[in-house]
Amino acid sequence: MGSSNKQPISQNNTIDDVDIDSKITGCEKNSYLWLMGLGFDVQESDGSLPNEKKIKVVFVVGGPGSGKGTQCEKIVQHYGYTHLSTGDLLRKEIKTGSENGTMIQNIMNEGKLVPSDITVGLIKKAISEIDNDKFLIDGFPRNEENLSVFENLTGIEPEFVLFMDCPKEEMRRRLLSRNQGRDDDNEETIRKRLQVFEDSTLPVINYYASKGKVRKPFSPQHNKQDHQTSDTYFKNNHPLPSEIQVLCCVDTYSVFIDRRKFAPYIC
Ligand SMILES: Nc1ncnc2c1ncn2[C@@H]1O[C@H](COP(=O)(O)OP(=O)(O)OP(=O)(O)O)[C@@H](O)[C@H]1O
Ligand SMILES: O=c1ccn([C@@H]2O[C@H](COP(=O)(O)O)[C@@H](O)[C@H]2O)c(=O)[nH]1
Repeated sequence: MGSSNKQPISQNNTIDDVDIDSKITGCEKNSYLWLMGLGFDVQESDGSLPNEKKIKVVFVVGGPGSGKGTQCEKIVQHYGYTHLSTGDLLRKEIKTGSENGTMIQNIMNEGKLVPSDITVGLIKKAISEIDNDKFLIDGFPRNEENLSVFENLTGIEPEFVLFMDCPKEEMRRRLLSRNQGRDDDNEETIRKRLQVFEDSTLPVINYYASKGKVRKPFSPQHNKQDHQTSDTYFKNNHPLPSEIQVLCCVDTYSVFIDRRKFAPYIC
């Protein structure tokens, strides 16, 4: 981008958009470059699907049986989101009897992951068919390939990532007593699904944690998952004014800096 198009620093700029030399002071420049250097998320995607509507996405991730679907059902009652369960989209695809259906069924029964182009294709189709601009995408991304295909095909960055952290034994116990008639809720497939979660999904969650995007609905007082904590993430997820910048995130806390006063604060 040429320098004539450069704009003042704001939350909507990337480093390339900002006329670093003439528009901001040395102090601001240093803090901005420092944030970029540390890999903090100082860029914002415009949340657009090519030629389509602008949308907001929250990814809801966690191991099998960690309570992702249950949590999403509660959130949609209050915050205007549409719940898109990727597992449900795949199960629907199986029922259509499409070419991919049998392949998806076999992969699910093995507890493995469906190729990303299929899953992302179904998510994109659902988003474009539903008249809403806010989506909870449940059970996605499951691996690094999912993440890169989603970013490449949609250009969307999640607002944040809700991580339903849950002990392995508890997930196993919940799945074995779920009673929804799912073919993959059996000892052998559950073992494989838990392994896929550890090997492929945890690295994606760690990637988002390094960008300060992970929120865990967990109450330290009661030492368990907690819907009220989850609520606060949705209540407080207003866009930051352009002068406020996230400096770093430690677990569920974030350190902000107010550019007007150069004063850090925590919340
Ligand atoms: N906080 C909780 N405490 C106890 N049981 C729970 C809790 N949350 C969900 N459950 C139960 O655990 C089971 C699994 O929950 P849910 O279907 O929401 O998990 P999930 O993460 O969406 O699973 P999957 O990835 O297999 O679709 C359900 O029977 C649900 O009722
Ligand atoms: O993004 C996804 C989501 C799901 N799968 C496959 O579906 C099953 C069941 O998913 P749930 O979220 O538990 O309903 C999962 O084990 C995978 O086989 C997928 O491949 N990609």
